[in-house]
Amino acid sequence: MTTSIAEKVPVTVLTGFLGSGKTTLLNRILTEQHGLRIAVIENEFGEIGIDDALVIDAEEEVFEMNNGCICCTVRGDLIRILGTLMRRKDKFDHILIETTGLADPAPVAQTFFMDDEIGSQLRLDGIITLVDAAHLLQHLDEEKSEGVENEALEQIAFADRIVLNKTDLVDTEQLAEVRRRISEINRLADVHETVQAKVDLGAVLDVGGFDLSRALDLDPAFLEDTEHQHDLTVTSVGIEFAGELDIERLNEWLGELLSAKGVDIFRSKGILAVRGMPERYVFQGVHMLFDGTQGEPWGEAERVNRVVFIGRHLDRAALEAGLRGCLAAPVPAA
Ligand SMILES: Nc1nc2c(ncn2[C@@H]2O[C@H](COP(=O)(O)OP(=O)(O)OP(=O)(O)O)[C@@H](O)[C@H]2O)c(=O)[nH]1
Repeated sequence: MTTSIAEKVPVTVLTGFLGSGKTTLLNRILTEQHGLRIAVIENEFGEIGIDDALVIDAEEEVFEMNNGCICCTVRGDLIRILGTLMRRKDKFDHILIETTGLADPAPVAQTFFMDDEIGSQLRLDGIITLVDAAHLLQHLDEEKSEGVENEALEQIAFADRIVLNKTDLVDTEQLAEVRRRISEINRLADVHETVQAKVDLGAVLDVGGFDLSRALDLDPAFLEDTEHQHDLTVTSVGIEFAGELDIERLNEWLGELLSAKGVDIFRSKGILAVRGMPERYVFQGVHMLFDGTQGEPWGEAERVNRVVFIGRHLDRAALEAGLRGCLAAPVPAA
C-alpha cells in the first residue's frame, strides 16, 4: 500500500563542509518551539565521536552512525535506521539527517527514490547546505586528483536551500565574492545569510520537495547506483586519555599547532578536562580559528580528554605527544 504525498513523513538532509555550522543549526532546530517531533540521524567523520556531546540534550531521538560516511560505507545503516523509524511513524513528524562534512549528498538523496519501501512512506523535503563564508573559496579552489570529487562543490550543487553562515567573519567584498561563486554552481537555491545559523526554520524545514528533475539535470546518472570517489587523502586522528590539562599550555600548543598547520587541519574538536575547571572544556577549531567554551559539569564522571583532528598529512604521534605535553603537573602529595 502506498501513502499519499501529504501523509509521507518529510525528511531534511543537512549537509555542508567540515565546520560550516551543521551542528549549530541542528541545535537551534532542536531547541526552537516549532511544535514538530523530530527524529535525528547523525553521521560524523572522525575516529572518535564528539558530536554526541555537542548536540544538546533534547527530547528528540538521536541515532548515531559513526562507522563510516553516510554517502557510501554506512548507507545500509541509514536504510536500517529509516526502516526502524518507519515502523514507529506515529512517534514523530519529521526526520533530519545530518551528514558528515565530507559527504556527497547525492547518494543520501538517492535513497529516497531508489528504495521502494522508503520511497512509499518517506519523502525527501529538501537538502539544506551550510556554507562557511570564511573558508568556502579555499575549499572550492583546492586541487583534487583526477576523478576525486570536490565535496564542497557537490554539496552546493545539490542544495535546495543554502545557509550562508559565518558572515561575521568576512567583509562585504568577500561576501559578494562568495555569493558569486555559489550562484555559479547553483542559481536556483535560495541563499540565506546567517550568523550562528540563525535562519527562519520554516525556510529550512518546509522546503516542500527536493527537486529531482534538477538533480537529474546535474547528474543524469543520479538514480543509478554508481560508485563515487572520496578524497582519501583526508583522514582523521582521534586521541583519548584520562588526566587533567593545563589551560595555558593547551592554548599555547593549540595556537602554535593551528597557525602552523591550520591549512591542512580542516577541523578539530574535543571535550577536555582542564585542571581547576569543574565543567567540560569544549574545544572547536576550523582551520586556524579556534575557541573554547564551557560544557556540562563532569560531576562523578571520569575526567577523560577526547579530541579529533580531521585533515591532510596528520602526524598522529606528534599530535598525541603535543596534547599529552599539555597535561598539568601532578599534584604533590599532601
Ligand atoms: N564566527 C562564527 N562561528 C560560528 C558560526 N556558526 C558556527 N560557528 C562556530 O563554528 C564551529 C563549527 O560549528 P559546527 O556547528 O560544529 O559545525 P559543523 O558543520 O557541525 O562541523 P562538523 O560536523 O564537525 O563538520 C563552532 O565552534 C561554532 O560555534 C558563525 O556564524 N560565526
